[in-house]
Amino acid sequence: MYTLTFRNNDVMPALGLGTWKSEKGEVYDAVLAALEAGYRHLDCAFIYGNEKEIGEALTEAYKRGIVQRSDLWITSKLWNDSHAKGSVVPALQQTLNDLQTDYLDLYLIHWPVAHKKGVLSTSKAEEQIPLSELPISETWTGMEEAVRKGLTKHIGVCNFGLQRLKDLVAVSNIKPEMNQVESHPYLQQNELLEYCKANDIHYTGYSPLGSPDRPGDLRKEDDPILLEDNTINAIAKRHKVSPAQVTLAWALQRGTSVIPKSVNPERIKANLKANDLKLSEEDMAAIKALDKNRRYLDGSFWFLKGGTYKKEDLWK
Ligand SMILES: NC(=O)C1=CN([C@@H]2O[C@H](COP(=O)(O)OP(=O)(O)OC[C@H]3O[C@@H](n4cnc5c(N)ncnc54)[C@H](OP(=O)(O)O)[C@@H]3O)[C@@H](O)[C@H]2O)C=CC1
Ligand SMILES: O=C1CO[C@H](CO)[C@@H](O)[C@@H]1O
Repeated sequence: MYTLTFRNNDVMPALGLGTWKSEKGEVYDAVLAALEAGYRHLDCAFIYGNEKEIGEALTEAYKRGIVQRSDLWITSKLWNDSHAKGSVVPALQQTLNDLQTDYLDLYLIHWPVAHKKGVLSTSKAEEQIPLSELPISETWTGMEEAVRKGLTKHIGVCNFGLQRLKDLVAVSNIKPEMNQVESHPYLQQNELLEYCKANDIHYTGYSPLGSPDRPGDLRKEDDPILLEDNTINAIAKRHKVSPAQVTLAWALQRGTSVIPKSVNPERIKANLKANDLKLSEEDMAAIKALDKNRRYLDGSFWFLKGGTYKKEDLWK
């Protein structure tokens, strides 16, 4: 099993279970199936609306003796309406209650975007707060407080581009230990990954299968279908594995964490087996050549008329 080691020597299993879009009626069984299959890393978020069901599944898994809390790596994320310094710890406490645990292994700022308190999704610019008014440095102070209180062992960010990550490193007391970003063969983010590796920041790739179940309003007509890619399918055929296992093994072999979502027990099991697939140097080179800087989640939902969040600087 691939692992990533944190600064205090805590070890994160590199492949975890994604839970966005895992519906309330199915996520309970999916988490139990994953834990039975050997997953020890779960990727959660308040905004996914299913942390209560995940908490119930975890409690059931402890009761059945499948795992103990200390065997697990649990990540969750701070939503955009709780960026004010005093809102971070209460938001985290809500997540801890829902997940039925006393601490997280990793807590991440979900987006470099702030909303007014209580606004979960925005349709008007007035519902957003510009970062000039509520800067990431203030939110980060709340994140550091969460570590000091023992509510999370590690903190980090999601959806940060290179410059934004460097800016945070420059102002933080506890340096970020993770950047979770969209990452797959069509969006490899090599420069960002190199910076992370050089600065002791881990990198998790989300939507590693191309997020085929993302909602319709996040789709574009010309979106390529990652798992139908010819090169990936040819490599899969050669190794007698699935295209999903190839993209996951590629992510593991380049030293990143990866969090495929599934609620299907067979795919849950098969995805974890990407840990056993060894891609050759030629395979890795062929996949490297597929990069086309193509985002499935381009953040355009934050670019509201009259608002301060703009395409040209969201990913900077
Ligand atoms: N920090 C952030 O801003 C973000 C974080 N994330 C995290 O990353 C996780 C993964 O990304 P996500 O966007 O969900 O998409 P993924 O790329 O993981 O794709 C999930 C889809 O692939 C299907 N699938 C799973 N396994 C296979 C397989 N072996 N073969 C074919 N299809 C398969 C799933 O269906 P089925 O369930 O039926 O198996 C589902 O439709 C999220 O769930 C979330 O935890 C995602 C987006 C943003
Ligand atoms: O994790 C995520 C899943 O989907 C959301 C969009 O509705 C994103 O905001 C987010 O990054």
